[in-house]
Amino acid sequence: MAEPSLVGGGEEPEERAIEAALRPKNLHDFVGQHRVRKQLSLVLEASRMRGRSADHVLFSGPPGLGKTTLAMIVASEMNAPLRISSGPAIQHAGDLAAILSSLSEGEVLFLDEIHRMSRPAEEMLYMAMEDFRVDIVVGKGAGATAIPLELPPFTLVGATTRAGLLPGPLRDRFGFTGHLEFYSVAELELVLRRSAGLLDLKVNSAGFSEIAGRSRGTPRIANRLLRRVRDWALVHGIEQIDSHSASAALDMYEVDKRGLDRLDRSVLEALITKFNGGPVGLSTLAIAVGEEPETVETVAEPYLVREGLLGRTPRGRIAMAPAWTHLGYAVPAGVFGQEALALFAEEETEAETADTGR
Ligand SMILES: Nc1ncnc2c1ncn2[C@@H]1O[C@H](COP(=O)(O)OP(=O)(O)OP(=O)(O)O)[C@@H](O)[C@H]1O
Ligand SMILES: [Mg+2]
Repeated sequence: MAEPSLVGGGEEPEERAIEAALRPKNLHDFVGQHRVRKQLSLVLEASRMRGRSADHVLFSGPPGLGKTTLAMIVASEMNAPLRISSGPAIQHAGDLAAILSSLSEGEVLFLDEIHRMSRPAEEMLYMAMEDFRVDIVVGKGAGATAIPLELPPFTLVGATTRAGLLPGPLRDRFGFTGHLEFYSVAELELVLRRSAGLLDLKVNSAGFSEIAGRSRGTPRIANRLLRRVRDWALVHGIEQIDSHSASAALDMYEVDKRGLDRLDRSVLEALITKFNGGPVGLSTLAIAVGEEPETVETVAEPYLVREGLLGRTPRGRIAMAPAWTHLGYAVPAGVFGQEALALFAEEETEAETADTGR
């Protein structure tokens, strides 16, 4: 893969430490997502009044929108200890049994990327969620026996970027599911204000809106861009960040006004200049930009599709009219017919998804 992108995923330890420092600790500080916040707060309030552990909760949505943050908030709002693990870390049912059997009463168990758990572990989890009980299998083959083990009441908080990949029985066992949506520019400005306060940074309103507008509806990206602007301001001896400095800094990092980075733009540029706007197959397009097809498909495409810049037709990828305009080209007449095809294809996949519940 190419060098890490400012708007792509960030897995570096330093990045995680800073993220942790900027994470809101309670529902009150959590910006936006009004619907989810209201519903969740009711769920938590009711269980506090009943003096019981809260119902199991699932958070779903694209990366960086606040799933982990909300999981931690559930524990802190319930005044409960928090245990953290993840789907990929639980390969055997035994791994899960070890975690479950060591939970204390009322504890919150956070399972990140819950869609990536192994099948046997998943089945054990069904029973644990519903009956607060697991069967521990001892021995092998004909001599194997299942020893039932009672669990203390606990709250499972699951997070997934792919709610569609969760098997129905697992999804049904959550008492509440919160779908996180992309944030508006105004909400991202609030996220940035809060972060700037914590980082002791002076930014004026125009500066905040400049950064928010380039953040792809995602708080994680907003915070990351803010830190890059901070570096830029420090080096240039700027005390208060305004729209000019924010814009100069982000231009330097090649994050444009719409939040597109170099990869996004080179995908669109290739589509337009090398394939006359498409349609062109994913692998051919990937070769043209010198990337793996997987990178183009998972890193660049979701945002480009969401922004109506790139379309997926049965015959391949196409550049939509706004992509031509954004890159400074005149929109050729044929584009609109292509666009209709792409919109139709997306609708079809959506209808299929709705049918299968995936
Ligand atoms: N509503 C919000 N208000 C303020 N800050 C937020 C909000 N949502 C997310 N953030 C910030 O964005 C960063 C990323 O959020 P978080 O780690 O919760 O995302 P996630 O949904 O778990 O992402 P992933 O799918 O990659 O695990 C956090 O450091 C947090 O500071
Ligand atoms: Mg997370």
